[in-house]
Amino acid sequence: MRQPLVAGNWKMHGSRESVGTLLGALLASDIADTVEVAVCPTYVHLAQALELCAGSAIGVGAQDCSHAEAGAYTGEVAATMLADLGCDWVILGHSERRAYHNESDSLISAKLAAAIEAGLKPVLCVGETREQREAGEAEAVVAAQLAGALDGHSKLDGLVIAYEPVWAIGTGLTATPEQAQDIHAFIRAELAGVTGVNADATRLLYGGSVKPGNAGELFAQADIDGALVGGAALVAEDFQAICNAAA
Ligand SMILES: O=C[C@H](O)COP(=O)(O)O
Repeated sequence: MRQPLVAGNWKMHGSRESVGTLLGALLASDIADTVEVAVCPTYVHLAQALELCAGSAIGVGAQDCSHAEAGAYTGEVAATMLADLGCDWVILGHSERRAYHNESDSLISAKLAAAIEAGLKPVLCVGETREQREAGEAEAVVAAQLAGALDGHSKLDGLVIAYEPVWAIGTGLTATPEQAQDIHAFIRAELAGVTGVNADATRLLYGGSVKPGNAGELFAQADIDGALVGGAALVAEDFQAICNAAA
């Protein structure tokens, strides 16, 4: 039995005031305890989020981490620093990192190793572009991203995979429940062949324009165990509704 997980990726949004307001509303809201919930603010808002969420059921994560442990890496933040701060989670390989920061699968693999070594729970993002889907390459792209990030690791306990079709991110276009389920089932089958992964126990999240109105039908699919939510995670009542749809 996989516990549902809903994580909010706040991307590059927020101020001290809005983080306080959003988390205040979420902490006061009624979210079922059968769903695991996490929020991922910017680096600069992590300490505030951790302080506000301390003692609550809401976990806190970062949106990225460095592949390196320490040293002359200007602008980078090490996984060990995030763990030391108290973070639970880290998102890795988000398509925006792949597209705007040229992150390769091998770099993401190194970040994954650093995150696991630091004791963080990684949410590894995979997903195809619209052109790749239209060319019938969605499964091949996802398989290559999984292999590129996961091959060679021996400790992958607790790994979470987020399937985020790039064409559905922030566009209002959501994969149909059937499209999402097909790829999620494919990912689970691929994971069965990866050393160190218990495919049946691995939580697979869907991401891409998840809203209160479509969350229920997505979560009803056999291999969709929750969501990585962008825009709707910035609206407390929408995020609460999505969490409760997963419960
Ligand atoms: O990490 C989250 C995804 O990029 C989804 O973003 P979105 O819900 O705004 O489409």
